[in-house]
Amino acid sequence: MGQTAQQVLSEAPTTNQRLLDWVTEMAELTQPDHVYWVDGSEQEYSRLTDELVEAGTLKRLNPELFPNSFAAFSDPKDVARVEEQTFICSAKESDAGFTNNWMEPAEMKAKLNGLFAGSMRGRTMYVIPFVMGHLEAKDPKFGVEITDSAYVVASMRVMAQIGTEVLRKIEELDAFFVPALHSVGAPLQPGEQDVAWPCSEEKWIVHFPEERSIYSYGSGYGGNALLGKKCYALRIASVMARDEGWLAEHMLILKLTSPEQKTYYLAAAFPSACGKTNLALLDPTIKDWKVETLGDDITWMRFDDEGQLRAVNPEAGLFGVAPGTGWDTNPNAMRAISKGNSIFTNCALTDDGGVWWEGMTHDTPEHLTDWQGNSWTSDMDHPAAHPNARFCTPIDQIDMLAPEYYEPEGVPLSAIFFGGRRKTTIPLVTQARDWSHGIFMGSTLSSETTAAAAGALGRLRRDPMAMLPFMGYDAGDYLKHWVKLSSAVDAEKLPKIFLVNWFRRTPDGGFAWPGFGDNSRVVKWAIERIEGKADAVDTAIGFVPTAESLDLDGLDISAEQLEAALKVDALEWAEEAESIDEWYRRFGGSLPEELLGELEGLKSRLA
Ligand SMILES: Nc1nc2c(ncn2[C@@H]2O[C@H](COP(=O)(O)OP(=O)(O)OP(=O)(O)O)[C@@H](O)[C@H]2O)c(=O)[nH]1
Ligand SMILES: O=C([O-])CC(=O)C(=O)O
Ligand SMILES: [Mn+2]
Repeated sequence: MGQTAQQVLSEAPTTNQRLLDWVTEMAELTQPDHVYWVDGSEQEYSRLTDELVEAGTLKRLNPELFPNSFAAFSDPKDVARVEEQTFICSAKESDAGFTNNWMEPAEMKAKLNGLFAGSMRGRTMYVIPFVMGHLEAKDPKFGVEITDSAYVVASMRVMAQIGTEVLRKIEELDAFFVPALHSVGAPLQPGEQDVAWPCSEEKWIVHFPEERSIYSYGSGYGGNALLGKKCYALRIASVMARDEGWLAEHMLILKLTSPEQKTYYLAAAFPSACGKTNLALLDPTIKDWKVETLGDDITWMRFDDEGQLRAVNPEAGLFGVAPGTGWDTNPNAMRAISKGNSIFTNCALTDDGGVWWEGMTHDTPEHLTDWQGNSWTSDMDHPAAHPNARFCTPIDQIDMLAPEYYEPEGVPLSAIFFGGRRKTTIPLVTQARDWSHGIFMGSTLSSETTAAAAGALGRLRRDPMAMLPFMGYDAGDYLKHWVKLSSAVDAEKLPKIFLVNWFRRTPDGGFAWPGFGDNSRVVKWAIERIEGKADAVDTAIGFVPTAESLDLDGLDISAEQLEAALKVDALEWAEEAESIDEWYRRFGGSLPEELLGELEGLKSRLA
């Protein structure tokens, strides 16, 4: 046994044998200089962030503007999730399905063993016990991330509950934990000076669904490196959910209180950078409707004994898209961020030591330091912040956080929204004819690609339930799981499903719908539909609002814009049905039959 491995054993604050064995094995493999067990304390956070400032990875922001907050700037080649390099290595290729990259597990393990061998030389290995969801849940979902990045430790502390308390609970319950190994893949030679953002050209984000393990190599960026988030709470959790009879989804959760003081809970699935965080922190422009937040990115849900679908947010922080988040569009997020305790990545710096990004304020500062460290002036034609710049902020800093966020059993859902970024075709809102039609809408969800993932922007792709990059198993089986779970409960109790699109354009290229706070008008219409109060047109694609049924009080919108937002265009839909047909053919027989029936129904209604 090497010296480092001996240190693991002598300093380990645990007697959990599986954990000790795994950490020892990983230390032997990766060869760090030190092993450090993360306790999750405030003092530890201060110490780590001080060290990160010293190393040049973090810049401390002006405490009068952003208290206890830091800016990080990544390598320009490490700014987003890398879907091309993300793998689901199930034993059988067919279990990964056509939407995932796959490699034979033993072959992948061999490759990873080669990459991780010595990958932490010259660095500290941090061991982070974490829990996704409530520590007091009936069946808490634990993980342990090993990482050689202190930036990852600091960010994980915002995004999840980590440290000693979690470790004690793992021991007390002798619970399973997901082992999640992360390395930036940049070992240091003795005496070699480190860079501010170490990473590797070569990146691998790999999941082994049967053994429920995660390996992430080469990137320090959020979704690739904070392994509790997309890797665990979506990819691995979706597999756990399949096996255990629940659902792990890419959704926000919102609480609404009507003027009659009736409460409703809504979950919504939109692809990355398509408006989840913004809707989750909605500031309604209509009177007397109150909105509170429960979650902004990931939702775990299950049918309870009464057949009611209940939802919890397994995360403790926001990892939000900065650009476009502003005092006009999302004041609730801005207030949360302003309380500090945040880590900003790839934002611009203001001359007085704050951060800035496109859309934050009405007026653009004249001078900034851009995310790549260059002097920037407002006459330049490139953005000062990276389009996928992020803020990482504790969720309890949201003033409008619903108290139910803290309840392990979650909230009962009245409605589910599916939505994407579509310039054409998809109306502002369409209510599904019934649950099965709603699953059809989810399964055919489509969106133009964004800066949240590396690759071409603005390319239209199908993104079932906004889970395309996050399903840990075969897409057809995933849809079958939705159908199967819901078929066992009373149809009356199922949430009502709606398809929304905030991003449709008018012929002159502008947004047809003002969006943001005005999306409260769409939410209100949906609730009134549930209550049987709002009118709709029964179209071939579902129930679309009449112009009069939407509350447009005080809204500055032209008749042309409204028409463009609500239109169901026969030509566009003929093309859409064709494209859905093509999409469904890619499933090669693994699609639930109900959905083929829904497509036939759509086609015959369109004819
Ligand atoms: N036009 C318009 N843009 C919006 C609306 N809602 C959000 N956006 C913009 O869309 C971008 C992404 O919004 P977010 O709310 O951060 O998206 P998200 O789904 O949380 O993204 P991830 O965190 O990557 O999963 C931001 O630039 C927003 O300003 C809307 O209603 N209308
Ligand atoms: O995972 C990330 O890096 C950020 C995110 O929320 C997404 O891309 O959906
Ligand atoms: Mn978000």
